[in-house]
Amino acid sequence: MPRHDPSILETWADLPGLTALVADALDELGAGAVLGTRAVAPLAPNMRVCGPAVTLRYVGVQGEPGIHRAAGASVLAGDRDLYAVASPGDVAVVDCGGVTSAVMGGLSAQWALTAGVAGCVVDGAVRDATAIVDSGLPVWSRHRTPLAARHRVEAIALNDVVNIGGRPVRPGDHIVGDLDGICIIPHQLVPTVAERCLTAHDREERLMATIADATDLDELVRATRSTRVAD
Ligand SMILES: O=C([O-])CC(=O)C(=O)O
Ligand SMILES: [Mg+2]
Repeated sequence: MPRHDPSILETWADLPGLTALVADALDELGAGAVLGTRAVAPLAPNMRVCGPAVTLRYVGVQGEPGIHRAAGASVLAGDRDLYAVASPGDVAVVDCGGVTSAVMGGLSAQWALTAGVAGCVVDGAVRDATAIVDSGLPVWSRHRTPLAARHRVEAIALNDVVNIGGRPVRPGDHIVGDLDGICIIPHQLVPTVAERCLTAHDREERLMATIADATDLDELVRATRSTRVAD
C-alpha cells in the first residue's frame, strides 16, 4: 500500500475539531468522503484517530452457524490477519458486507492494541463495548450487538478497496475520526488536506477569540461579516 512518512501527521493530527477541519478541506477539494455517526459512531466521546487505513472485507456465510460449528468448520475471521499486516499507527477498517453480528470485541481490541493499531472503523457491529472502551482503543462502528459473527462471516479480502458507509476506502487512504464521525482522505491528498487544516485552524482560533472578546454584538457582526457564508 502507498505510505507517507509517518512524520506527515506531526503538525496537524492533534488539532482540535479535526474531522470538521478535514471535512471542510475535502468539501473544498471535492474529494474523499465524510461519514456522520449514522454510518459509524465512536464507542466513547473522547475517541479520536488519524492514520493510514489497512482494510479487511467480509461477506456473510450461508447456512446456520450452529450447523457449521457442529461440523467443526473453521472460524473464518480476519481481524488477526488485518492486525498482522498493520504497521504501528495504522487504522484498521473493516467492511462487514452487510452482516449485522459482531466481528470484533474486547479480545480483538486487545490484539489490535498489542499490534500498535491506532484505531478501528467497523461498518458493521462490535461487542464487548465496555471492554473495548476500557482498553483505550478508539473504535467506530455502525452498531453494537452481543451476537458473534463467528460462523456467520468469511474474510475474503485483505488490503483491498472496501466500502464503508457506501464510500470506498483504499489501503493508505487516511482515516480521521472523532465524536462527529469519520473522514476518508485519499492518500495523495493528505499533504494538501493537512496544510488546509492548519490554515483553517488558525483562522478559527482568531475568530473564536474575536467572538469570546466581543462586547458589542453589532460590531461583532460587522467585523466578522466576510467570514459568513451568506449575508
Ligand atoms: O470472539 C469474537 O468472535 C469476538 C469477540 O467477542 C472478541 O473479540 O472479544
Ligand atoms: Mg469477546
